Amino acid sequence: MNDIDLQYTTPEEAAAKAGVLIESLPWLQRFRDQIIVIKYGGNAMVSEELQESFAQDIAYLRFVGVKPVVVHGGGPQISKMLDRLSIESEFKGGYRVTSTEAIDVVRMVLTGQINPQLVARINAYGPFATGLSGEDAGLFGGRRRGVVIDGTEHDLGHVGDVVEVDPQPVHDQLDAGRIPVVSSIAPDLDNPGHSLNVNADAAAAALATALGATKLVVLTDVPGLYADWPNRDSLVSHLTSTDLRAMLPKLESGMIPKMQACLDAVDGGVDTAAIIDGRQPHSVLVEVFTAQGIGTEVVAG
Ligand SMILES: Nc1ncnc2c1ncn2[C@@H]1O[C@H](COP(=O)(O)OP(=O)(O)O)[C@@H](O)[C@H]1O
Ligand SMILES: CC(=O)N[C@@H](CCC(=O)OP(=O)(O)O)C(=O)O
Repeated sequence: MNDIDLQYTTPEEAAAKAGVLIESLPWLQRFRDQIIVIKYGGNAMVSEELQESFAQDIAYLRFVGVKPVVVHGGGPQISKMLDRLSIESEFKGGYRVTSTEAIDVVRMVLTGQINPQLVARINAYGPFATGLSGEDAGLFGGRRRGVVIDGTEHDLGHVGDVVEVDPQPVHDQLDAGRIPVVSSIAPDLDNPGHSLNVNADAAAAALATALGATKLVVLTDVPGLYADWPNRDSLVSHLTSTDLRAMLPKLESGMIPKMQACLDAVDGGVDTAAIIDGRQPHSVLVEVFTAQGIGTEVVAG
């Protein structure tokens, strides 16, 4: 636990701080006891500072009575480890082609490395976080998928969609006051004993829907969705599921699974799904507790 900083504050500074705190009151009321699923991508973990501010945000949510659930990826970290082990990997349509050799590395990095690191960081603020893999206690069930590029179907190897979710293991942890931290690996329902590499955005959306979450927040490495990528003046701050459905076929690879995940979550009953810039320290708190939020917000309609 960090020491409490007792610095002198002028009355003006104190009033400004109170203003910031009171702005969060309606959001504290709205989200108290609600489940918020936060997808933490590998690009938002690239520095100690970002990991630390993320862990603080998640602990903060828990302390103010929100029920945060973290689903994490780790794409860049998986790529680095595959590289070190001289195992080739390429992306097709935003998904990693995952060989039999590669799936073991994907699981090792996600469930064996990133998951416990994240749990440890959050637990520096209180004994709340507990690690789960999508393979634990029937949480996820997966089926292999390919990808269609320019009308041609491509095989992706051990890559799948989450087709079944049993949210009970996560509810059990939430009921015990814990913060579940979930790695995006699923058992292959058609090949018992084998695992599938699932896109972490899609896993987060499936879990948010099954849990009846109020909000899905997806951290990435851009400020949000650009309508006319890469034109930096085209950032979309708010859109409906109907707008998003119309935009999806025109999107480029990295954004496709992400925006599809937002659409699936909102279609599945989650009130809002937001894409935010995980490179900004404390972006989760700003998104949840301020009126404007940041990034791109998708709502039903
Ligand atoms: N319309 C768009 N708006 C924003 N980013 C886009 C868009 N189209 C493609 N991108 C790319 O998608 C990337 C995010 O996807 P990805 O790299 O898979 O993220 P993550 O690793 O966070 O899951 C951005 O860095 C950007 O380069
Ligand atoms: C099938 C597929 O592509 N899986 C991803 C899983 C990790 C992930 O999604 O990580 P980010 O959230 O950091 O992108 C991968 O192997 O990179």
